Amino acid sequence: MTVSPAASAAPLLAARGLHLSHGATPALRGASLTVSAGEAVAVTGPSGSGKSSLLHCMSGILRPDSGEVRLDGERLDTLPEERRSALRRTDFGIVFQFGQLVPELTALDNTALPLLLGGARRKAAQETAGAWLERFGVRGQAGLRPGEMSGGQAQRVALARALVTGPRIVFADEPTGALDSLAAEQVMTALVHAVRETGAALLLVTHDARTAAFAEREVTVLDGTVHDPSAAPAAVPAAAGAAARRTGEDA
Ligand SMILES: Nc1ncnc2c1ncn2[C@@H]1O[C@H](COP(=O)(O)OP(=O)(O)OP(=O)(O)O)[C@@H](O)[C@H]1O
Repeated sequence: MTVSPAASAAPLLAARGLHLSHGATPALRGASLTVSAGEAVAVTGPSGSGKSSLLHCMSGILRPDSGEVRLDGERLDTLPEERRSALRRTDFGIVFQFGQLVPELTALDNTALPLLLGGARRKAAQETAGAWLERFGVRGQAGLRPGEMSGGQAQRVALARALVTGPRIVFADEPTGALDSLAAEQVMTALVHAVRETGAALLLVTHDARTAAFAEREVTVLDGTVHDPSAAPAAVPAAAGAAARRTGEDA
């Protein structure tokens, strides 16, 4: 995607006033969040608070009922599904809790898949995929299918697949949720190194404080709205809130 000079001043990704219901169940009630280029943001909150719904709307998987999502200042949520899906392939990398690798494909073919879907030639796609598996320490598992790997290995293959196209933002929904603490630490370390090296932003949904600590900024979702301690005067300690009131910042 080309970025016009005017658009480059906007955050990489911005959600504003998102509302979403799953049938009769409200999941988002005016959720807003911005992610800057290269920034790692953790989204925490209790079960059912709306974290995954927020990630799904911001990644264009779901269309919110109202509100807007902008990528580089351009509306993402109003694009037809075909364009959103193309953007997900080129600009976004997505990792879920259970990897969601294709069970019939080897680790190498799973990792090469986004490149092949984007029109790359098989040999070139497999070379790039192999380099990413190497980077995540699972080159030795290249010929194995997901069912033949440990959870941590499969999740590192899922990370390789998410990063193989050089995305500008990686969405990770509970990427360590199914792993023991050692594997979780290894996966998060690999993920954070990869996004820092490539300059990709990271939007990380997790209920685990240790996983969230890998991000630079943490926001909390409660009852479908986002609470950002770095932005909301009401969420800062009383003394700081009083100082803000003296300067009229929270009027
Ligand atoms: N497909 C669905 N159908 C019906 N209700 C849903 C669906 N997905 C989510 N919900 C409901 O929407 C609300 C928000 O769910 P969401 O998965 O976004 O929360 P979450 O914070 O990610 O939860 P968890 O941490 O348990 O994964 C919850 O009340 C949930 O039950």
